[in-house]
Amino acid sequence: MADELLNASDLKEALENLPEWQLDEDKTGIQREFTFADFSQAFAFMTRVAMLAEKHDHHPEWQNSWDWVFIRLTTDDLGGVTEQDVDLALAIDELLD
Ligand SMILES: C[C@H](O)[C@H](O)[C@H]1CNC2=NC(N)=NC(=O)C2=N1
Repeated sequence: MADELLNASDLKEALENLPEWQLDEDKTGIQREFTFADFSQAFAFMTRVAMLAEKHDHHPEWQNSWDWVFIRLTTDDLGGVTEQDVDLALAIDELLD
């Protein structure tokens, strides 16, 4: 469980390691879009992300439309971005390596 919200400089530093992710409009989450070859590839990815979320005990807000997946990560308990969001985003990016 993350104990604190990241400050602006922590956020900036974290996002340097997450070049495909953006801070959302109100700076309470980080988000990224993914496009796959087809629905089954997108859903396979979502299944793997779901397993990661359970392992991290930290869960995404997400949308899927056919080959497209949108993921937003925020720490609901604190209403903003914490290290847990960053850690999960890094783990999600590793799925694509
Ligand atoms: C008790 C349990 O650890 C919490 O409810 C976890 C579960 N998954 C979570 N996921 C997200 N995104 N934010 C949270 O605050 C959160 N809290």
